Amino acid sequence: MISVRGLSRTFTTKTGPVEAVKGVDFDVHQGEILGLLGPNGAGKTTTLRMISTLIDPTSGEATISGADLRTDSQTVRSRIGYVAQGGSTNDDELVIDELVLQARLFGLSKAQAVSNAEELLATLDLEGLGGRKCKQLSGGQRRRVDIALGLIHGPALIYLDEPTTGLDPQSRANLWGHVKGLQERGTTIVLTTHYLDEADFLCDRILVMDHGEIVAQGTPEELKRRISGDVISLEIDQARTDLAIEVAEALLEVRSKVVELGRVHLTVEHGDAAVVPLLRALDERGIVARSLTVKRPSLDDVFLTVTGRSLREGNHS
Ligand SMILES: Nc1ncnc2c1ncn2[C@@H]1O[C@H](COP(=O)(O)OP(=O)(O)OP(=O)(O)O)[C@@H](O)[C@H]1O
Repeated sequence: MISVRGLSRTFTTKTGPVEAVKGVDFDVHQGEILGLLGPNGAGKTTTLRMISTLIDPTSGEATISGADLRTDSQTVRSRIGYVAQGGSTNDDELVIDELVLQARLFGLSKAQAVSNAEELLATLDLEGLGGRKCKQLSGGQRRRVDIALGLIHGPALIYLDEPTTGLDPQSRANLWGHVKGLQERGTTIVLTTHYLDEADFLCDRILVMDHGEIVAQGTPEELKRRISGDVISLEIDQARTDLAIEVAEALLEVRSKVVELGRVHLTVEHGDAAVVPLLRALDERGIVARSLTVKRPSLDDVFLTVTGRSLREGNHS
């Protein structure tokens, strides 16, 4: 669906050039949800804006839905929907008018525009709200109207730039459901986010970006497993923690170990599979585990591993 090679963008500013995106390569397959994850300033929006023809790349090339980004930008535009970070709706306009106008701008007939608008209002759980002014909608409803605007001309590919930023937890969860629903109806989705839980829940694959580069990529599971392993936490008698580690290391490839107040945290490759043999080996040495948990590393652990800093710190700075 998308093939990107060596795409880069340098902005010229008064204080000198800013290399926002530094020659990224990636593909997006039909029907998948691909996430661009990274802190503020990582280059996510610039990447999206390039592959939607809103800004020209400084170098590199891309094919989007079969059309060449540089030589056939008109076709690219007709085949994608772009939902920007900021709302695209006007406060005092009626929802239905916004949708129909957008469809007409894409060249649809009046009848087709109204039909598409009504179908999207139903799909996105906005039925009955077409006659409201945009300012009379909740944050979540308004964001869904933004998405409807991006889909009004029937593109098979849609870009969502931080779809849930600014929404309350309930509206976020609701929107996630709608994004999954679009995928089930066959839409390919590229989204940017700096929410780890969002990327984890929604995306089939994730590109982790930092300072204009892709620093890691894979499915959420692959990323978490490849980079961080699983963490097994055992609660045992404080005097026996050293022996417990010895037993674990004889049995498993322990990547890292932390001991704190009668708890031993062991990072291993396949935590789930390691639990039973580990408990058996501990038992044979007379060590009783009072509790045991296996925790999958979070995407934040992944980000920390590949960039040396936390995604949350990145957001604050
Ligand atoms: N029009 C512009 N002129 C100059 N610099 C820009 C411009 N747009 C973006 N940049 C810079 O390019 C870098 C990447 O910005 P970009 O908006 O792509 O990041 P992002 O990962 O989308 O961040 P956010 O999560 O905050 O949206 C930043 O350093 C930003 O300041």
